[in-house]
Amino acid sequence: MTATVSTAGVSKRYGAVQAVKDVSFTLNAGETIALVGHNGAGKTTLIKLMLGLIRPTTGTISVLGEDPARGDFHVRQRLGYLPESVSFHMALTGRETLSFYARLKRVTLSSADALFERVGLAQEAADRPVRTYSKGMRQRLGLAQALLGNPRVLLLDEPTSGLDPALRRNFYDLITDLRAAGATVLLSSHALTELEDRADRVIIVDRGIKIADGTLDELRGIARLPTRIGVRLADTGASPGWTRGGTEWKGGASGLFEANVAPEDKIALLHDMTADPSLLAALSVAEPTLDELYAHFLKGQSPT
Ligand SMILES: Nc1ncnc2c1ncn2[C@@H]1O[C@H](COP(=O)(O)OP(=O)(O)OP(=O)(O)O)[C@@H](O)[C@H]1O
Repeated sequence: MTATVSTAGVSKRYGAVQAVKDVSFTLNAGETIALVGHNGAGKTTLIKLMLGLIRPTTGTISVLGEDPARGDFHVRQRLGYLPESVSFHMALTGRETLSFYARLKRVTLSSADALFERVGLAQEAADRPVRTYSKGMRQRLGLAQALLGNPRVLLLDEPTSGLDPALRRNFYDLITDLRAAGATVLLSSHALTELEDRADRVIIVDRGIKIADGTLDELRGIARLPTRIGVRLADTGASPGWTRGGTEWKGGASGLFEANVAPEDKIALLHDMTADPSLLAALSVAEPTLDELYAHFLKGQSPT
């Protein structure tokens, strides 16, 4: 794996506020990473540090091999950023806005139309002033701006807020293409459910500290939260008799029984349950969600 971004022991203090504390991580090419945490956890500060907009109080950051705070132009050209709240000049058209940012970034805007199409902004909208845009359209223009110059690292702060479900899907399709092309995409978001299937890796921050970092499966392995198994029996009058690992079945009113099963008992229990498939009318297995993992890791932090 090729590292594109790395932070080592990075801390950032704003006066009395310790916004980021001793954070180290590496982001790789072709990786989509979710950066999650409560309001004020330090996500935007970390993004600003990676952009080189602010300097760490202590620690070092490298983006595409350079210190981003040095402002190396070649690094800036290959770095895309979508801020949490995009604000553009209302009198400019979408096309003029993109040209303006393309000039700032010193990239040639050879194919603005293709970029508009890529973010799902209709051609007729491209030549209208931004003040006529809906929030979702502004968000898409923001994304087009972030994609200028074909960035190798994209830092997106709350990118799907303001997008309807169809546009969200369109957005994640775009992320899939960028990942396939080898870009590093960091998404800072509160939308845990939609990130679940989309991020290769999750970094959880709490009060400036990185408290978890791994793939969903790795985080599940560390958290060791139970798997929820649901079963409907073919004989509607019967109750499940499988008790591997002390399994306790609950429910039954509508014929559905559920049990929380420890990770070490899961496979053996499922083996027992499926030994005679004719006993089963339906079977479901739900692994801990990102929401549950997030709550678990935050609970592990002692209150200040
Ligand atoms: N320029 C600043 N001056 C002083 N304190 C700041 C500054 N910027 C951020 N902070 C503080 O640093 C902490 C981390 O803020 P940050 O904006 O990085 O959090 P966040 O995780 O992005 O939050 P949100 O999800 O609300 O955007 C907060 O306590 C915030 O009040």
